Amino acid sequence: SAIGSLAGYPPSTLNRLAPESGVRPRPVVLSGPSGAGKSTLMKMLLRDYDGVFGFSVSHTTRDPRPGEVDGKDYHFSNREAMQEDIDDGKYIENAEFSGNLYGTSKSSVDDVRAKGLICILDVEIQGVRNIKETDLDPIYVSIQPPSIEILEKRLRDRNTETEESLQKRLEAARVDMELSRSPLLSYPGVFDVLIVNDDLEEAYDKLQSVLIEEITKVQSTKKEKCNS
Ligand SMILES: Nc1nc2c(ncn2[C@@H]2O[C@H](COP(=O)(O)OP(=O)(O)O)[C@@H](O)[C@H]2O)c(=O)[nH]1
Ligand SMILES: Nc1ncnc2c1ncn2[C@@H]1O[C@H](COP(=O)(O)OP(=O)(O)O)[C@@H](O)[C@H]1O
Repeated sequence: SAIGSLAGYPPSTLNRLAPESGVRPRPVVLSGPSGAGKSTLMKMLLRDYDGVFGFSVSHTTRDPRPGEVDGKDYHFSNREAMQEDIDDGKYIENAEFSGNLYGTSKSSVDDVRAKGLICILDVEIQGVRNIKETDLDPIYVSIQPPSIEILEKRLRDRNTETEESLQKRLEAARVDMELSRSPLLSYPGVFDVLIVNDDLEEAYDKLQSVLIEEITKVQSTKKEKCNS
């Protein structure tokens, strides 16, 4: 399967190559509707696997939410500055979502990858399509809510959106859910795996099992470094 193969190397070869010759873990793309639980699941990975994952911090033109930290959750920017850097080729991908511009700069991914960490990208569906055109070769994971009703409740309870931005998110969610459930268009065509986030612990278990090969790669590389 797409998940099972390590860029075509049999495990024995990998062990000989790692870590000196720089066999790097594959990045992970988390996509799916706003409110599906991507940030929650990602924070669980960062909490439980110290020194294994790194988050690719995106740029956005949307306002920070209470508690969000510039440079950690996002690089909060403005349209002019972002557009200039996009025109200069500094971004891997960018997209419009709910009236704001979002994008992944090359340096945000390079910074994480240079540390040998599994780079996590949280991007909407247009970003997924654009990343497909690059040589990043990530594992593509779609996080889905159990239903649109449950998604709406979670988004309302999160208490981060105005009625307008909530409606825009729900509209985008309907499109995303439709796409991700369409076998030819999406799974296994676009996503390597689709996780329905109903029970959080179950969803997290599934996510860990999808990533276990990459996690092991980083952990064994670190061990070898300590012993050498
Ligand atoms: N294409 C793309 N989408 C992004 C990027 N960063 C975040 N997003 C997506 O933008 C959407 C809105 O994100 P955000 O405003 O943080 O709202 P939330 O997902 O409801 O927490 C989500 O679907 C994210 O996955 C990015 O760099 N590129
Ligand atoms: N399995 C779950 N059951 C109940 N609530 C959840 C679950 N997963 C996430 N949530 C809550 O739903 C809201 C949206 O999750 P979040 O991680 O912010 O989504 P996303 O990053 O995909 O926009 C948050 O308030 C979060 O605490």
